[in-house]
Amino acid sequence: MTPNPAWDVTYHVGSVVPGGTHRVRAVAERAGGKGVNVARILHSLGHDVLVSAPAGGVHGELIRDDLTASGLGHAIIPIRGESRRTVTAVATDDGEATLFNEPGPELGTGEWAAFAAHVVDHGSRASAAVFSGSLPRNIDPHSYTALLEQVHAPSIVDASGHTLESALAARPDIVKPNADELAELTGCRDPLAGAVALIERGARAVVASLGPDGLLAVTGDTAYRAVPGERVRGNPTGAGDSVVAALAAGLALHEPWPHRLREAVALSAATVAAPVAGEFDQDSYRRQLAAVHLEEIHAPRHHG
Ligand SMILES: O=P(O)(O)OC[C@H]1O[C@](O)(CO)[C@@H](O)[C@H]1O
Repeated sequence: MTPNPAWDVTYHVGSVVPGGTHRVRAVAERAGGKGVNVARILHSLGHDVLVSAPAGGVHGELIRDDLTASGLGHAIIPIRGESRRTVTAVATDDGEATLFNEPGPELGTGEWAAFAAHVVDHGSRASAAVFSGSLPRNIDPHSYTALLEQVHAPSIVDASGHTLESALAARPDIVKPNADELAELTGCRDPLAGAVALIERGARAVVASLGPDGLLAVTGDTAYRAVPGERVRGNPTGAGDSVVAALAAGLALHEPWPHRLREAVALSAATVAAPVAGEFDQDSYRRQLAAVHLEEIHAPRHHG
């Protein structure tokens, strides 16, 4: 589910200079938001997906039409507000991505209720339910936690700040913060200590994405580090969404953790090699899968 979907615009430029004028070399536009990207990756891997999102206005129409054209199962809950855009400027010279994420529309009480009812109904019939991306700005994180509690399916949460903090109370099966989100929430700069802190607060497993350094997973009874075999340059936007996609597939199919993490690192690196979020480079994926370095580190001590 993508509670705040976006019409994603990606600009490819030479470099990004604050205060400068940028000549755009290539533009890509498509339906986005974290959950949509997760669904695209899963769909490319041959899994059945259903995108649930509230959307409206001109961008809402674009999002719906693009999901249909992409062959992604979807249920768009209509809203009165105008759905947002997000703009990513990818600097081809250094592979840095600069993001401008609009806040998106507020949702009426009835609109959120209709969306929540849809998610509870369809989510509970899924083999894995993914809760990804930011909330509409007027939605209380506790409503999100209530929603998570009502969906009876293995669950993954990719959110930040108060939304992630509140979601822990629903005991999600996996949470996927990045290093900054983990540090912001726990005050721990060490990702292992941060991940253990999230387990103590309710997560059943934590997979922290550490950019080019790969993943750190604390699975409840043990911990792993998974590092890509080779560094990739390109567009890092959406790399975290590919981690979530791999974890969702592994959760749905009851794959063992080492398999899930190898897939997640390879897909994530192969997404950096693709021009836009929600896609991955097939050759890079195959090469990376054979080269992931996975290490079991130790069973961290935690209570609960
Ligand atoms: O919901 P947010 O946290 O604002 O993230 C949305 C953005 O993140 C991305 O999914 C990349 O992860 C973009 O496609 C963009 O839509």
